[in-house]
Amino acid sequence: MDVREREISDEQRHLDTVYRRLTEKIHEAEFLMADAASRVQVGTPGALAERDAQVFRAGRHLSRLNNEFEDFLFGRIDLLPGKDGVRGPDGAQTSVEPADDAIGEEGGEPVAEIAETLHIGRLGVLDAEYVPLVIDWRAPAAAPFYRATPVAPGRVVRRRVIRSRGRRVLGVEDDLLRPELRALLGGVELPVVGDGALMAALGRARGRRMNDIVASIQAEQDEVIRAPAAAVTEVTGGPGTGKTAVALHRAAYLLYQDRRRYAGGILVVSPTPLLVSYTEGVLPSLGEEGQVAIRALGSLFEGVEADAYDDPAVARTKGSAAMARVLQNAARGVVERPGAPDRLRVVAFGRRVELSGDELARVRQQALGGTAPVNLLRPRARRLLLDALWRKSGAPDRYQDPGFAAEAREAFNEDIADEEVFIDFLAAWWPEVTPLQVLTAMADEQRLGRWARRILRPREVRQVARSLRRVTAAGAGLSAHDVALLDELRTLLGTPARPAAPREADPLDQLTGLAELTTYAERSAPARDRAAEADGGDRMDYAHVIVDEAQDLTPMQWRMVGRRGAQATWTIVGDPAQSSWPDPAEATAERDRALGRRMRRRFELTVNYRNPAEIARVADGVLARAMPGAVPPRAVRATGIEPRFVTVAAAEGLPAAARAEAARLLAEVPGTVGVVVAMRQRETAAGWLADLRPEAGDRLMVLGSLEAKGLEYDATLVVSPVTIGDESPAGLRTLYVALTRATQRLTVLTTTDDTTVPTP
Ligand SMILES: Nc1ncnc2c1ncn2[C@@H]1O[C@H](COP(=O)(O)OP(=O)(O)OP(=O)(O)O)[C@@H](O)[C@H]1O
Repeated sequence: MDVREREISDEQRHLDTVYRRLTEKIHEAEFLMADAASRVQVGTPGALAERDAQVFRAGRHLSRLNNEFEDFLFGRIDLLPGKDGVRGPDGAQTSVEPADDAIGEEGGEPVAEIAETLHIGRLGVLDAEYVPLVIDWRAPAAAPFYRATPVAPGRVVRRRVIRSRGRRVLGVEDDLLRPELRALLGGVELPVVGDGALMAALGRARGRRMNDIVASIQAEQDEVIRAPAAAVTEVTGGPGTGKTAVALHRAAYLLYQDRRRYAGGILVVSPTPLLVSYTEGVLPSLGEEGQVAIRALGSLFEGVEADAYDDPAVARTKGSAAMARVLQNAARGVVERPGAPDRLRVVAFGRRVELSGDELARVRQQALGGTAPVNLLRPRARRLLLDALWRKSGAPDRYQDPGFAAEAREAFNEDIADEEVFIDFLAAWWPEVTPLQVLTAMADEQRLGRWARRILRPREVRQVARSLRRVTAAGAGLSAHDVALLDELRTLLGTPARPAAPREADPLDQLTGLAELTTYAERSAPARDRAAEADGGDRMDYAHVIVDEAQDLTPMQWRMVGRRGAQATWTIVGDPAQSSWPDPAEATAERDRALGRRMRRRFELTVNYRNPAEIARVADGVLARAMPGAVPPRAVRATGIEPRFVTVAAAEGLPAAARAEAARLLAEVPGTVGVVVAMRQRETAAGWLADLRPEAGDRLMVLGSLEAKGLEYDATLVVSPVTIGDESPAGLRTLYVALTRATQRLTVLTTTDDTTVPTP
């Protein structure tokens, strides 16, 4: 048996012990569940709370344990004795630095005994004697696994990444952090196997889902993941530096570190639905589900889903902060709508009283005074209508005595307010307006022109109105920019209070199904839910908000996201060099408003883990033109394969060449191939490649340049860079995004007149 096999079988033995212990814990959890369920008869609130909490804990435990993780156990560190020998709650020594006498000398050579071996995994497991079999990756004791470097090794002598599938250990990869040291474990010299886990992880083929990076988080990333949650954590870094991965691991870390607080919910805002589905497996793989909502910008408003794109000019107008003022006018202006009743006739005190169109308009203007949400103004409008009718009836002149007058007025009000004509009129004249109704009303260019006077230019009004004509009454045809407008409108319109829906009478009813479990305490404090219900079922008060690709949020989108994190702490990750928003200063102002005066802690990630150096070089050439002076991240690996440049004489040659190049890449890489084209060429390009589909299946994807945000493929084919670059004022930065998606191979397909991407 060689060293590698011996080390693998050592780790296999440990993994077997871990699984035996897990099986015991599953039985324990099942017993707890059965026991708690058998006490269902106990009905006092105290007993209920205790029972619920017990069921909750057992249920969560059980559902986690039953998950067969791909690699439940993935790491190990061998450590020198700690400075003070103090142990933490997980049984591991807490000191980061080694004891002064940890390293001795033998024959002029430094030598030391390993004092502690810790295995790191997705969940913590203790044996029956409370000795740690596995340390949770988020526990303080696991931090040296990620933080130790040869320059600052602390107590770590050897770091090992263990690759396993199900219950079988497949391989180990070691890094020696104190190579000068002869380290002994149980009297035997510590063996070293393999040449680094990071490179192995980076070279692996990409599929349709992002993998977690829990086994190979790097020190600069670990600092972000474990940064204290207070206030705002801002992370910048170029493409491929792991910003998305780090943000998701941070969500899992925060939940581990302060579950009570973050059970209030973590919102992860992602730019596109494609990126949401790409990343949504990461948190479950880290043992976290439920408390984290990953939502695309176009899905943040409950009940609608953006399914359309705005071209860059329209997006710019809709995204700009000026739009907030247009919406203010629209939300009030929409009350005055074509087809609304223009006359009110009632009978009061046996006489007919009538208000004309002009009189009604005056009442409307009076009711709309101030800034209160329009849908909450109906009671005021009703009162003012009654005032106007009272004056019009001539009755005030008939009463000299104020007491009589007041009495008569009350009788008058009662008389009219019960009249069906009046009730129907009020409902038609001051209906409750939905955000979608206002937005569709803005498709009328004339009305929008009135609301946008002195705010938007006539051309902008025309473009916005035209783009809104595709939106249906049911909410189809919305873009992600429209969704931010809906959200703003919801605030401007307000939601009238409704009688609360009857609440669950007996919390025990919810006991079926583990996923549904909550504690009694959580259910008996439903204030948060009520706030959410008042907002149409939408969650508005997250405990932590994570914004991915933050450079792309428009001012209006910052306002929308800001509303969901008024009390939250924040993590914001982004890269200005990849921004598709043309006016960064305006977006920054709204972002600052959303974050308020919270303290900010800034981090920068500097290493590109995605692109090989050969591809990064080509992208860097475009970056230098898109953002002169910007420093690109450093690529950590090279493949020796240069990107391929293919030029066709004219645009007519593109379809055949795209087909041939995509086929070539499909043959060259084992995983996914992304074909990136300008937004307006998406459908045409999908047609060009239809022939390849049956065989390539979901390995082949055609994307518009803006859809490529955050995604990655084994190979990328970028078609017609000049078209992508010319598509918007931020076109060159979008092209930079497209060129940085590949983990192995890149092909750039151009026409002869296209020199946007300089050949290196
Ligand atoms: N420490 C790591 N170990 C292994 N893989 C890593 C590590 N850090 C990042 N990666 C991988 O590098 C790739 C890029 O990561 P990610 O998508 O999070 O980068 P990003 O900074 O968000 O990129 P972009 O700005 O282009 O969207 C992913 O495949 C990720 O799994």
